[in-house]
Amino acid sequence: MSEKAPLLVIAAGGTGGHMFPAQALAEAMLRKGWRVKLSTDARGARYTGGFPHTVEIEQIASATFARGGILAKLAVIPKIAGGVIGSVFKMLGDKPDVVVGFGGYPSIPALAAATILRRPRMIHEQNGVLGRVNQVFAKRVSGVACGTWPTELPEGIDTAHTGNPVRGTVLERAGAGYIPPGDYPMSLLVMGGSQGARILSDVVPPAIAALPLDILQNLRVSHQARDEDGERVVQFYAEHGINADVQPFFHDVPNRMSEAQLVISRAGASSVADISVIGRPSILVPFAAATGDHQSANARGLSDAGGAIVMPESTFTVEALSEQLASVLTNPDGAQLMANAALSCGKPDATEQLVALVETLATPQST
Ligand SMILES: CC(=O)N[C@H]1[C@@H](OP(=O)(O)OP(=O)(O)OC[C@H]2O[C@@H](n3ccc(=O)[nH]c3=O)[C@H](O)[C@@H]2O)O[C@H](CO)[C@@H](O)[C@@H]1O
Repeated sequence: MSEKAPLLVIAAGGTGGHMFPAQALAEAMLRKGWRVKLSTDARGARYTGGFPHTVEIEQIASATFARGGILAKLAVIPKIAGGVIGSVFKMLGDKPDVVVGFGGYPSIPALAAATILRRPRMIHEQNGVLGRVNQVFAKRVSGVACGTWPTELPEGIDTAHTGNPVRGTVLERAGAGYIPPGDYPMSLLVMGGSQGARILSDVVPPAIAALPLDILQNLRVSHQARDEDGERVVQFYAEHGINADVQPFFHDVPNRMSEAQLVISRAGASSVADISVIGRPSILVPFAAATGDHQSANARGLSDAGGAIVMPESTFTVEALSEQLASVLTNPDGAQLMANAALSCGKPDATEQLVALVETLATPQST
């Protein structure tokens, strides 16, 4: 009998939103003694720095139907077909025990190869609406795990609500004590997802500047701004005497979030999961152009529970935001209730639930 450790292939790509949950599962399976391979493209590879070094990275050619005209879309087909053929050959040798797709175009080759070779396979959908790739595979896998509840699904699909795995550094701050706003130094965290968001750089700084002076003088702002917006955001805060740290990406978000009295954020799946697991009041601005308006779906659970204020882009003005900021920052009891409500939506055991699903799939009868 071979003593070789079982092999998990994780297929994910594109943005941090797909990669961070994939990283959480990779770390947990390694701890269980599994071998882990990650199949991703060049964009996804930018987020692999945090993956344990023992995870083998298989970089595949980038290909997405989402951009360009009809010719560009047609040119993608041979690239994807090449990726699938390459994955089939790799899997014939590797014989993975389980393949898990986390969405994004780079997950196509490994999931398609697993389907062709009938390897045990499942998908995890982070958002409240199935992404394009997961829509294709939902009926061709043995399990669909959902990060957001409820998630809109095609009929006849059996799902498990696992929640979205969050990073270990987020879990370390799960339910960290909340200090409601008051007459002392307070922190605001402004973040636009793994790639930042221009609208937050346009609206948030002037909305903060319009706050009453007694609040303003106590505020410290951490503001994630895209590279191209960074300079003007830094300049605005400086001109208005606002204590602000502006960076294109904060590597210590869990720390900053746990210290924050309020978070202003896009409603990407992982951001919502981080906010819920740490338990902080938030103002969420769903990305209006997200496929199927999935960011509104992501924010719904948190706002229905009373943990978040949702401001659609159409109503996200300087005046409206300033009013909402003041309403939270001058109401410590209300802010504490929001923090508690957010925490009640958190699924800190999401990774363990996914691990259990992977182990069930790996049982001998599934091959
Ligand atoms: C614009 C877009 O299409 N966004 C999608 C993308 O989100 P995207 O990857 O941008 O955003 P997510 O909210 O899912 O994840 C962002 C992650 O990055 C972290 N973070 C953010 C800023 C920062 O400075 N430092 C940092 O660590 C957040 O805490 C979070 O953990 O994939 C998600 C998951 O499929 C979707 O829900 C989003 O709709």
